Amino acid sequence: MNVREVDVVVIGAGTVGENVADRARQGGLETVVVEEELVGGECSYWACMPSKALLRAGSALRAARAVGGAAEAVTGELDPRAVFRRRDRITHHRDDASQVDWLDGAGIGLLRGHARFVGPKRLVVTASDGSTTELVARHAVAVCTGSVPVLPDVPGLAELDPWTSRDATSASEAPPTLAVLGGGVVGCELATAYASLGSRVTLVARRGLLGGQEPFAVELVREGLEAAGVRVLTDTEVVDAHRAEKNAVLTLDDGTRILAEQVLVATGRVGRTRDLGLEELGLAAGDRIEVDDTMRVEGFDWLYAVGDVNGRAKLTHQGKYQARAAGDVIAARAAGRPVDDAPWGAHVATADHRTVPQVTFTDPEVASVGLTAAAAETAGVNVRVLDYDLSWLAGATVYADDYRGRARAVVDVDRGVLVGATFVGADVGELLQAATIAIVGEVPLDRLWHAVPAYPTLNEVWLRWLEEFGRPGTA
Ligand SMILES: Cc1cc2nc3c(=O)[nH]c(=O)nc-3n(C[C@H](O)[C@H](O)[C@H](O)COP(=O)(O)OP(=O)(O)OC[C@H]3O[C@@H](n4cnc5c(N)ncnc54)[C@H](O)[C@@H]3O)c2cc1C
Ligand SMILES: NC(=O)c1ccc[n+]([C@@H]2O[C@H](COP(=O)([O-])OP(=O)(O)OC[C@H]3O[C@@H](n4cnc5c(N)ncnc54)[C@H](O)[C@@H]3O)[C@@H](O)[C@H]2O)c1
Repeated sequence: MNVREVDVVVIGAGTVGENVADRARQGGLETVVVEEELVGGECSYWACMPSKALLRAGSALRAARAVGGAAEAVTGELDPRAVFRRRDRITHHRDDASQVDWLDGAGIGLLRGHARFVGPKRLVVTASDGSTTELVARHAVAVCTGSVPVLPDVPGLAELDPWTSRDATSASEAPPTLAVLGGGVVGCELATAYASLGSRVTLVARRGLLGGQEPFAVELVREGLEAAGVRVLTDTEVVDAHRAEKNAVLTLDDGTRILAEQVLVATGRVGRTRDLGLEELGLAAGDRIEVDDTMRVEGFDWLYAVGDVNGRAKLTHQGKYQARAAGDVIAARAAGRPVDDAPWGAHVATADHRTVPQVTFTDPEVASVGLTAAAAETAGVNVRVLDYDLSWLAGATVYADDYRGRARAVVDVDRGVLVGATFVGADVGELLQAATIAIVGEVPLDRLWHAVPAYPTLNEVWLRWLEEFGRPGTA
């Protein structure tokens, strides 16, 4: 077997692995990434990019229809075939050549195949032709293997061969009827996408929708789904599944039966830890690999786990943030340079704990960062909630004829800073970064009075929040 020794081995060339490798390489380390499928990973080909491509045409059409004058120009319906073609362009027809060129240009080695630990710092990579290479890491191995969908243990469900998010994001036509299991982000976004593409969608959620979001956001998303024709069934679950001719028949716990030609399972994801040889290191394969804030696995001075596989925040931007810290700390430790691992230091992913931004691309969109009011109260914060109806803003009046949206700020009264924010409405994703900066920077509310939002934009919600909170030192 061919044996190769390098400074750093990164397992998985998803967005996260690419970024760990890039930072380690920039830190002067010889780095190789191992990838068994496509360089670019889930986000580029089967997750963020194709799902947002499938959603965008529907949201653009709704935006035009919501503006008098533009609405009159919309004389046709959405063209699903054109939407799928645009999705294919955006996902480069699942060809990773440009990402491979990028790796090459960055000076990062690529080994195609499946990696498995055979001992500390030692891996065997098996290529698709069966040939093997042993890789030995001088300094570090970063596991960036992502996550896989969970199939609930429902009798008959596996035999239906249901769609997972991969099938739903790579399909080339919309099924006439679609049952979506799971009311998380994947379930809500893909129900929205397929409803706009012409499917009759039923969404079944074991609990409510969008766990962890503010209740008002959940309510508005539910209303939006129902307005789009989605049948939303919450607090129930499928107890039996079988096929009867062309339809899948799903039986719920209250006896309700749902018939659908296609079933999408969106009931969560777990870290991809199986078939990695973790047991060779004394670790068990499980839902995720636990790490400290520098992404290092406890009990090891050379093993890191970054991105979805560590379960800290299964989001591309958060994984890339972890990757920058991990790649830099690997380089620092290899060179014997000081490690900056105090909270908010260069080598830690402190924001994972309480300051994770997320945009859910439903109709309406939900943009959130930090703690909800309930989470802040549970954390012992002296909370004040500031709510505002976005339709009252001049910016909303201009934006659309019947803008619907709300926003909530969660204030830590004792510290006089924001700890959470949620915006719901069309295009609110673009409002999120200001809130993230205010929370991460712990900007005092009295200073925010000097951060003047431009008129007439939706950002004026910041002024309304401040007015409601009151200005210190004034009557
Ligand atoms: C439908 C959907 C939509 C999403 N939309 C968004 C969004 O809009 N915004 C957002 O921030 N997040 C979104 N996410 C989450 C986002 O996709 C993930 O957080 C992100 O892709 C994780 O990146 P990663 O690099 O950790 O894992 P991955 O992208 O999964 O990369 C892991 C890579 O490792 C490779 N690999 C695994 N095991 C081995 C092995 N043993 N040997 C060699 N290679 C291996 C895999 O082939 C893969 O390429 C979405 C997820 C889904 C499912
Ligand atoms: N726009 C975005 O940022 C975006 C988009 C998609 C996915 N993601 C990320 O991908 C990850 C995975 O998303 P997800 O939606 O698959 O997982 P999730 O964990 O967010 O949601 C899964 C949902 O399925 C429900 N569920 C579990 N078992 C069930 C059953 N048997 N029947 C019915 N419902 C059941 C759960 O209660 C939960 O509401 C998330 O961490 C998410 O943040 C992000």
